[in-house]
Amino acid sequence: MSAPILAAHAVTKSFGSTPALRDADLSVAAGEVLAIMGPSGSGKSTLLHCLAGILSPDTGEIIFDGHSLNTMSENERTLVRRDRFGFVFQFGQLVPELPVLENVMLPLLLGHTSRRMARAAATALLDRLDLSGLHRRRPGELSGGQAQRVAVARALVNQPKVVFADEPTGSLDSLAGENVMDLLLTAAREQDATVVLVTHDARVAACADREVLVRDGEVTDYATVASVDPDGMGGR
Ligand SMILES: Nc1ncnc2c1ncn2[C@@H]1O[C@H](COP(=O)(O)OP(=O)(O)OP(=O)(O)O)[C@@H](O)[C@H]1O
Repeated sequence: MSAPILAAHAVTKSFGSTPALRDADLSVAAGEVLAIMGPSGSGKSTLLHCLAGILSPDTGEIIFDGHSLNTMSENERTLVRRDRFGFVFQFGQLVPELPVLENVMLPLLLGHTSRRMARAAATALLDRLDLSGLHRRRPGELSGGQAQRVAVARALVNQPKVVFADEPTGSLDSLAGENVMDLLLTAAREQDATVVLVTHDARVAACADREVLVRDGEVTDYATVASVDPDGMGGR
């Protein structure tokens, strides 16, 4: 396994009196596709949000590419999220007023790439992902599967080091979900991007290189849990 690109060390996070993560440890290798599984409310999204620098842990540390996200200023973390990370969520991440092409250009424009270069990069990526027919459509004119594929393009357009995906197929039927996963994993591998994926769906998790299980805010390697407790897989 290559050196970790991302790691959580003893991360604890509570919301008021509700503990969401307890001493969570996790290491993600560069180029790895990691699936985070677990029952509802177990802390999966909280873990993803801490890893992505969206939430700050109460204690513990997140290391990205050798740098602690905790000791960065909010401004530095924002730049890491904008320039080094890509995000795919379950719903509503495309800007409804903008056509597909402009939605995909957006991360580059926010990073001050010129419109001309952003347009060229977004066009090339949409072509490569077989989405060029959708350029002019607005999100409201797309199927759920098409919208998620465009969201994948948007997450990848700035050549992120890590793509975070929270239930990216959660709103789709199984065929559309498979297409979105194919696209996400193929495109991420082509770009050598690491993927951290939260999912309830064992078929989606099976596409990953490795699975971890979150239960009551604690993270365990799937292989470890499966060998000790094959029936206790939190819905698997
Ligand atoms: N913003 C918040 N305010 C208060 N409690 C929260 C907040 N976010 C999460 N929690 C609580 O933290 C715990 C972990 O939530 P989290 O969303 O991480 O779980 P999850 O495993 O992603 O759940 P699901 O699969 O249902 O999305 C839950 O008890 C949840 O109610």
